[in-house]
Parts: sequence; C-alpha cells; structure tokens
Amino acid sequence: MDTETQSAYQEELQRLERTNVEIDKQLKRLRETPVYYGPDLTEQALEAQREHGRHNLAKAIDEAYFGRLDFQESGTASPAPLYIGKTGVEDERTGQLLVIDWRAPVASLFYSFTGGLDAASYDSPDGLIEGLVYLKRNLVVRKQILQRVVDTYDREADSLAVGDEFLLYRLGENKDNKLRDIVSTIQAEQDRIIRAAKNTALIIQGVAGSGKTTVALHRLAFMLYQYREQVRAERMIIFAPNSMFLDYISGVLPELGVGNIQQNTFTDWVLDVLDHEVKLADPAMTLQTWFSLGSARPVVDDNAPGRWKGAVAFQHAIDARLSEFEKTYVPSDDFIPWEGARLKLAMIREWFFVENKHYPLIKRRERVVARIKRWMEMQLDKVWEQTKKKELKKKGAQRLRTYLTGWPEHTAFTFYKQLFDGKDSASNVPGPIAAASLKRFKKKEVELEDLAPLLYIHARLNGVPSEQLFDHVVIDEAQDFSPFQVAVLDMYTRNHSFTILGDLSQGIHAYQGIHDWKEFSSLFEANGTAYFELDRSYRSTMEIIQFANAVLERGVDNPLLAVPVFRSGNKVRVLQAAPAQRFAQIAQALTALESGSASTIAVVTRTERQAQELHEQLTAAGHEANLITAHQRVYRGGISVLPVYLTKGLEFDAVLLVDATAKHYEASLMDAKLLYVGCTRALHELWLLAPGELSPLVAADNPDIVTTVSPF
Ligand SMILES: Nc1ncnc2c1ncn2[C@@H]1O[C@H](COP(=O)(O)OP(=O)(O)OP(=O)(O)O)[C@@H](O)[C@H]1O
Repeated sequence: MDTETQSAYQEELQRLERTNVEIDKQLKRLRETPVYYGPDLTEQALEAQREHGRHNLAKAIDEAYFGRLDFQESGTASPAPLYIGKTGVEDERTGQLLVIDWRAPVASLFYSFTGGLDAASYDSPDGLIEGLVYLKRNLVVRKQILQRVVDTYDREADSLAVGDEFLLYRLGENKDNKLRDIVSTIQAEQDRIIRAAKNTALIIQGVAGSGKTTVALHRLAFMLYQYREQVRAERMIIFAPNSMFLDYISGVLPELGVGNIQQNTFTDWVLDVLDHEVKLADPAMTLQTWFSLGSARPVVDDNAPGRWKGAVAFQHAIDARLSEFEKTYVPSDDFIPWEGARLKLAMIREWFFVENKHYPLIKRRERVVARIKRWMEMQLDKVWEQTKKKELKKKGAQRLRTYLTGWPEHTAFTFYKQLFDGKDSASNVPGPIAAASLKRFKKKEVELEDLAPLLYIHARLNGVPSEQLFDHVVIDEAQDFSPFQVAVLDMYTRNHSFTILGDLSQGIHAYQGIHDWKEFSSLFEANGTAYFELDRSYRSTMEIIQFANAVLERGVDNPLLAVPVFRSGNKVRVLQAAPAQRFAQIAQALTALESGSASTIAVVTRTERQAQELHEQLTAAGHEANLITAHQRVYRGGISVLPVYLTKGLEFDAVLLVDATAKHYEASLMDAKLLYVGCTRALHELWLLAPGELSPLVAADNPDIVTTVSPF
C-alpha cells in the first residue's frame, strides 16, 4: 500500500468504527425494548417503526456502507462526504445522516457521475441540486471489517474519468447458485432505468449479461422506497420463464431489504386466476418439439400456433365475438312465470343493456336474474291465498330455470372453445390450429398460447376485481411473451406501470415471442412508454463476448452486438474430435474444468434427451452433477447438465458446450440464437467440443480470442 492509500484506509477505518458503534448502540437499544403486542393503535404504530428499525439496522450492522462520494453543493463552503449503504442510518443525537440509502435522490450522484471537472447534479424533491464531485470511493466492508478501499475518481488526480477498477474486481469474482445485488457498482445507464418514472411501460432491450434481470429487481426496491405511499410490495410481481429461474433470482430482493414481492410464471398465475378450470399440456413436450434437430423442427412463422394466438388480431377477433355474444346473450322472449304474469322482454333488456351496462357480462346476468327473482316475489305478494301462492312459486322457479337455459352462464373456457368449432367465422382460426386445439380441449388441456386469450375472456366476462390489480409488473425474458399476453396483463395493472425486459438476439422461443419491440410499445399510448437499450455486457470476459458476437453475426441479419467491459480472461477453447471419441472428450474436459477455479460449471447439450443420457454417463463415470430438465424447480449450483434452451437467464463460471457440430447447430437463425445463448452463459471459461464437423456458426480462426489446443 502506498502512503496515500494507507492514509485513506486509516481514515476510513476510523470512520467505520464510529458508524459501527452507533449502529450497535441503536440496535441494542431497540432489541432490548420489549415488543408491544397490545391493542393501542399509537403504540402499535410505534412498534411497527421499531420493528422497521431493527430490520434495517440488523442489515446495516455487517456492512454499513459500500461507497463514499465527496460532494460540494453550490453555495456551500466545502465538500461533504456522503456514505452510501443499503439502508439509511441517522445519528440519533445530532440527526445527521451517517449512511444514506442508495435509493435516496442524492445517492443517484454516486451512480450517474461519470467523471470530468464539470458540475454534477441530481433531482431532489426541492428541484435540481448542482455542485462539484471531489471523490468517488468504493469500500468493501464484510462483517464490520474494512477489507478494501478503491478510489474510482479523485478531482485532484491525473485521470479524471471514473475508473472501472472496482467494477472489474467485482466481475472477476466467482458466482454461486444465486444472482446477487449490485448496489455498489450500478452503472450510470442502469441507474437511469432503475430510477425511471413509475407510471410508464418501460421496455428494455439489453444484450446478454447487460444486467437486465438485476436492474429490474433493483428497480422494484427503488420504487418501494420512492413511491412508498403508492405501491405495496405484495401488489408487485415479477414474471419469469420458469420456477428454477425464480429460485435463481430469489436472493436479490431480500439482500436489498425487500420482501413480499410476488414472483411467478405467467402460466401459474393465469391458472390460479382461472381457478384451475383447465390444465396445461406438458411444456416439456412443447419444448422438445420446437427444439428438435434440423428438419424435425416445425416451421416458425406467423401461423405457428403461438404467434397466431398471441397476436393482437386474435384479441380483436375475440372482441368481435364478445360484442356479438353480448347482443344475443339475453333470451329473445318475455318471461312468463305462470299464466297471468308477464315480464316484458323490453324490461329485461332495459335492465341488462341500460341499468347494468357498466358491469361485466356475467355480473350483469347475475344482477338481472336477481332482479327477475325480486319481480316474481312482488307478483307473488299480490296473491293472498297461501296454497295458490305456494303452487305459483314452485311453477315460477321451474319456468325460470327453463328460461335461463337459453341464457347460459359461460366460463372463459366454455366460451373460448366455441371459437374453434368451425361455426364461428369471426375468429377465422386456421384449420390445423383449430383441429389441434379442439383435440386438447377435450381433455381440458390447453397450451401456453391459450392462456392469454382465456384470461382475456375471463376478465371481459367477470371483470377484474381491484384486489387483483398489480401496482407494478416486471416481465423478464419478455421477448418470449406475445403481444396478447402483455395486453391482458395490462388489464391487471394500475397505470400501465411495467418493466418489460429482454433481448431479441436471445429470442429462441420465436414460435411464440415477438420479433420487434414495437409489437409491445404499440399496445401503449406513445407518451406512456419509454424504450432503453443496454449494450454493455458485464457477465463474460472480452474473449467470450467477442466469440459469441461472431456466432450471432454468422446467423442473424443486423444483430444487436454486445460491447464487452474490458475484462480479459482465458481464450475460448474449441476442440474437435472424432465422433467415437465424444464421451471420452467430454469427460476429460469436465475433469480439467473441475480442477480449475470454477465453482459452477454447465455442461450444455443441444436437446433434453442428450442431457439425460450424458448425465447418466457422467454419473456412472464418477462425476457429481445435477441434471436440469424443464420440470426443475430449484437451481443447486455445482455442475449442471442441461439442454441449451434451459440455460436462458442463468450464468456459470465455466460453460462446456458439447456437440458444437454442424449437425447440432446449423447455419440458421434459430440455431445461431441458441448457440449464442449457450455461449453467453459463461463468466470466465467457455469450451466448445465438436465430435464431428464443426458448426458453421463457430469461428475458430481468430487466435486472439480462440485456442484449438487441447490441454489434455
Ligand atoms: N453494474 C454491475 N455491477 C456488477 N455486476 C453486474 C452489473 N451489471 C450486471 N452485473 C452482473 O452481470 C451478470 C449478468 O446480469 P443479469 O443476469 O442481470 O443480466 P441479463 O441482462 O439479465 O442477462 P441475460 O439476458 O444474458 O440472461 C450478473 O452476474 C450480474 O451480477
């Protein structure tokens, strides 16, 4: 350590000790205060405050803060150090802020400031505050101990740019089985998204590893801080592609001190709302079909069932059918409960179409039927003779039952099925889709692409109760969502408040997902949506990113390429072998990677069946590995064997991509995206094995980033 670093370290050590003592003192006092369980409302509110304090201080006690920014606000005499942490801490005696919550307006300077001598500014509740930044310092504190002090900007120093040194140190670390928070190194372009206004449908196109998932989770934590009066955690939701992915990201929000946010898949959420009236066909079968090899794979175009049923045009067809249905829903006759009593059709229509117009269809029916019953009661009141009255009452009830058979009580599913029976010209469902759908519906089974239309019909028939409305919705891997899915989610979301994120280059579910973000933005008012692009990739080394970019360039027209953060590592290894050597080569490569420093390793196959077979072989050969299939709910880390399409969203220290051959990855758009997804999962090491002719998507001829030399 040079003298300057030494003195900075000493200074920070003393300051940290003072802060730790204060946090300790406050936490001790709060823990010693008996918990109030009584009925007094004021006491209850005070107890809630104390509990909040206990929770926050317990978080702050190990790691009080991670950053320092010296800022001189215009009009003040000297710079003041601001310490930024995961939660704010106040000196009880002086009221001075010892630690500033990373979500507070002033803390945004720590992230948005990118260097230079010019004035910096941030938005505060009192307007724009301007001033000069003198120092930006990163601090690593673990269990109250100061481990590292790194100055990333110093006004007095030679270089005035904010340095990447600390970021690179964090990116170079190994990963375990959970995604982590990034509060100490949020980048300026990510911070803009995290702090974007609430009532907007935010659409984010971000390259692989650009931090989309991480940023979305931080955005939720920010919203709960900034808009605490308007949003509740339990009314916010994250939609992710599968349960294993949800498990993988489940650590971030608690690390940020946020609990109770719903995390779900679109499928499970819809099935719940529909009260499990239908069940989903095994998604593993769907995946196996769409990810089968070469010519076995069905054609992906706008007539693929997912694209067709996910289109806004289908929503409009359903709208037309619902309007038609509404017009003809009410029976066409007067209601005659018994001779001598007649309820005119005009009256029933008046109740249905005028008086209850604002209710959803099923509710309207319920209200009108209740009204008819009340009308019958009134007619019966006019009859004095009790036996007669009883007889008429029975008859009336019977006739009402018959009358209502012409007025069926539809569920979303019974209504939806009709669209496919060929009698309905408005829906115009292509023959093959209708036939396949009806076959499934007989078993009360539906596919993923049926869920949005079903929920839409459900909402139109029954309305959306206010307790089912979300305050904010995050859709991760949104390129795999259809416009219809987003449109129906919008019905369940207050103020169109969305964070929609994904990467078109990773659109491997093109048979159901979008091809352009405009398919989503056109669903919202022009001034209610904002679009961001993230093109820097933080996950992988420079070599891996350049290699993966080359894969994309070979298979995709005008690809969105990732810009690597300058973190250099080992070259990507591309090793060829004879087909007969396949397993021996995989086993040797895995053993070599296991002996390195990687904590998490993925062995990536092209299909699920290959993953199962390889897992068996590896286990028999003594490797301890977890097989990941479409049904997996928990991600365990260590060595995972999985098909390439299930690696989406995950990351591993090392990736061993087997079967990188021409047979498994053709020169096609879909295969290029698949291979790109597989390659971009690697943080530090990427190895590709090709037992046979090398895939035309793989460029092994750039010696700066690729080696073909076998280490074994
Ligand atoms: N500002 C940052 N500081 C440190 N690490 C970061 C930062 N941004 C992203 N990362 C890291 O980069 C990796 C990728 O992040 P994340 O999974 O959120 O990206 P993504 O865009 O959702 O990726 P993909 O689309 O490829 O699944 C994670 O390990 C994350 O911790």
